[in-house]
Amino acid sequence: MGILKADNLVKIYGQGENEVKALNNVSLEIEEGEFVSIVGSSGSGKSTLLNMLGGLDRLTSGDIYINNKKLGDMKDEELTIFRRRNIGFIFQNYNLVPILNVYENIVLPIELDGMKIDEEYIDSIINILGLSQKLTNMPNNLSGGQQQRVAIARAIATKPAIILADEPTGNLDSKTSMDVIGLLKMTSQKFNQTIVMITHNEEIAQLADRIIRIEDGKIARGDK
Ligand SMILES: Nc1ncnc2c1ncn2[C@@H]1O[C@H](COP(=O)(O)OP(=O)(O)OP(=O)(O)O)[C@@H](O)[C@H]1O
Repeated sequence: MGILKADNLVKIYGQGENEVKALNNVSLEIEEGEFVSIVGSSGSGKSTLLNMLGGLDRLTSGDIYINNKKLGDMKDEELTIFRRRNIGFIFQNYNLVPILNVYENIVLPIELDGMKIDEEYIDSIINILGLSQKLTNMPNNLSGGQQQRVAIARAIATKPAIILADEPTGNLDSKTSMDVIGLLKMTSQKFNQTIVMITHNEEIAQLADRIIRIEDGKIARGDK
């Protein structure tokens, strides 16, 4: 079984005439170390799918397994801890903590979890992402591309099995986007991490091993 498996996912928002079926029977399987892009038009259900895969919201029906663990069986607190230890999130708006410097932002999820910092691993991420000269900078003194590289470092700091990225290059110019995703791909290959990334950008999508297309809450085509 792949590291991530989704069986017949259905997510309905609202009720009665306001009902929206955002996911309509989505099934997929992703292998360890795979880099998958999710593309589709606005409102097709991409963010809903990513939020479900990351255990950020509950399904209407269906099952998600990460490392053979069924997310739906976990109580909220258990799910929070599971998420922190197994999933790294990267968002369009970076979501860095403004009062912490670059290094403090990167190690924050490790400290929140009360775990020991693996300095060698953190150093190697910092070097690959080209952040070693920026560790004491505050986020608002960095460019968008630099902030997103910090967000990537933070997402992989806990050595998560899976990285989920929702439009990570949405605020970046095209050259910076290709550079940032190239670095994300390089680090994930080095540490055998799995990436699922939503993007509107076809060129960025093509950097993945596989492209999944979503249309009206369904998978349209699974392969490049
Ligand atoms: N919290 C919510 N409550 C009600 N409807 C929602 C909610 N979140 C999403 N939807 C609806 O579900 C559908 C899928 O939305 P979703 O955000 O997953 O699409 P998307 O493909 O990520 O879109 P975009 O590319 O614009 O971000 C849309 O019709 C949207 O309006």
